[in-house]
Amino acid sequence: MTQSILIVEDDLTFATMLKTWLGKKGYEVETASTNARARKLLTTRDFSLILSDLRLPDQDGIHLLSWLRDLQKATPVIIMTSYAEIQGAVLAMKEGAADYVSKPVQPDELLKKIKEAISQESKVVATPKESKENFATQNFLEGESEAARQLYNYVNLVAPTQMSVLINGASGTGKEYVAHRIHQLSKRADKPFIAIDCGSIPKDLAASEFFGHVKGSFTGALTDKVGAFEEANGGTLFLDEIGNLSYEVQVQLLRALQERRIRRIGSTKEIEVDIRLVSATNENLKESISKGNFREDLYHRINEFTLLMPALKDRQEDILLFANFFLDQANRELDRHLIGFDAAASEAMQNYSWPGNLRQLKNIVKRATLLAQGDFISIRELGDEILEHATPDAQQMQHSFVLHDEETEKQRILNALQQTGNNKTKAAQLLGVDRKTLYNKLKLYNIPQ
Ligand SMILES: Nc1ncnc2c1ncn2[C@@H]1O[C@H](COP(=O)(O)OP(=O)(O)OP(=O)(O)O)[C@@H](O)[C@H]1O
Repeated sequence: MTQSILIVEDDLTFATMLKTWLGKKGYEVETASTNARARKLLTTRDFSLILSDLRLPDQDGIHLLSWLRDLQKATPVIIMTSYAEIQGAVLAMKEGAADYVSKPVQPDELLKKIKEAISQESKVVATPKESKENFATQNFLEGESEAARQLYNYVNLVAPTQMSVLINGASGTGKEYVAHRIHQLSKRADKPFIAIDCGSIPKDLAASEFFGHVKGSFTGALTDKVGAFEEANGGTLFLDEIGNLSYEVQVQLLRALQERRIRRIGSTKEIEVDIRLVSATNENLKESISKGNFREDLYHRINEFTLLMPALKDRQEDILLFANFFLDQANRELDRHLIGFDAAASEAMQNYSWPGNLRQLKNIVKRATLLAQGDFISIRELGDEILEHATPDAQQMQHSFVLHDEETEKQRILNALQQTGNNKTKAAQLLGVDRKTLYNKLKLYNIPQ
């Protein structure tokens, strides 16, 4: 199950940055900029963890803690403070905070604390086998198209080996998911899977991200830091957007991969590491090599096997499978009970080009699940972009209100009337038709007015 985090922070730039970063780490994240907004969100849903600034425009984080305690909510809270507010952090711990981190926040330290706080809270530790099963059946879909069949043929072949895999494909095609899948199907499945987004690390911090550093080795190195190579030891290291690494870091990376040993920045001690490397890119690395931006020797090292991710438009047969799969997920997340997509919506989705691939489909389905008023998602809820690309027939169908069979249509009308206490205007709104159409249908089905 995806874990959810509520960030309570009035510095919006910092909150957005944290949200993006935690999203990349697999968490579902919401933000609130005031204590009041956070409380409102907390009354509508539960979160696995709250990450709150100590100082907020309305009330401080301590108030949030006592409010949670009064409601007997056990959601763990991590408080973020500046060094000057350390007394506040101590008070927060006394008030029941699970932990605190000082600003500027060290990403590694924060992630470790988040994981600890959530795992202490849930106390249910999945065995590796269970989590493998979970990943396979609940969150992952292979698809049935020829392109999917070929892809997973290769995935199944390469996963149990030690080969370095380069996953090439456009944004949102599921590269990180496939990397995870390779890990899950390998002998390293019960060891760590560490993902690094090479596109988002500042150039001068990249080496420290990979290899770690010792305290004081450069300005800002306030504590010892374990790098991704060490963290992934025994498991899989996933380097996303590998084409974005600077030339110097490429050299260091190549050396580490060849020698299977690393040194933390500022340390002389060599540490042996055993990692399986999976990388991903949406660039043409051969072109980058010819332009002198990517080292050819590194390319061969990371690319013992290439997987090409098909674009969603090239796996037509999978579009509706994924749409329904994402609908199930969205139903669970939003506590809705939609049955499916109506005929026009299904047709429009199959005709659309999906430039943002699976990610775009997932987002659109989630939004539509939230907006849908009947039992089925209609083309209207899929948004203008898809409507514009729909065939004239499908566009027509969205106005016609004819469902697949009359019995279903009659039942929908009766349900809508019941839900709205027989209010025709509201029932028509709920059904997404105008009042005149509703009256015609009432006559057609002999429904008493
Ligand atoms: N096989 C799959 N089964 C279920 N969901 C998937 C699958 N592949 C991708 N998704 C969904 O699509 C979203 C995008 O996938 P992912 O992040 O792996 O794409 P990506 O190619 O790595 O994108 P980017 O290049 O932008 O990082 C994921 O958040 C996931 O929810």
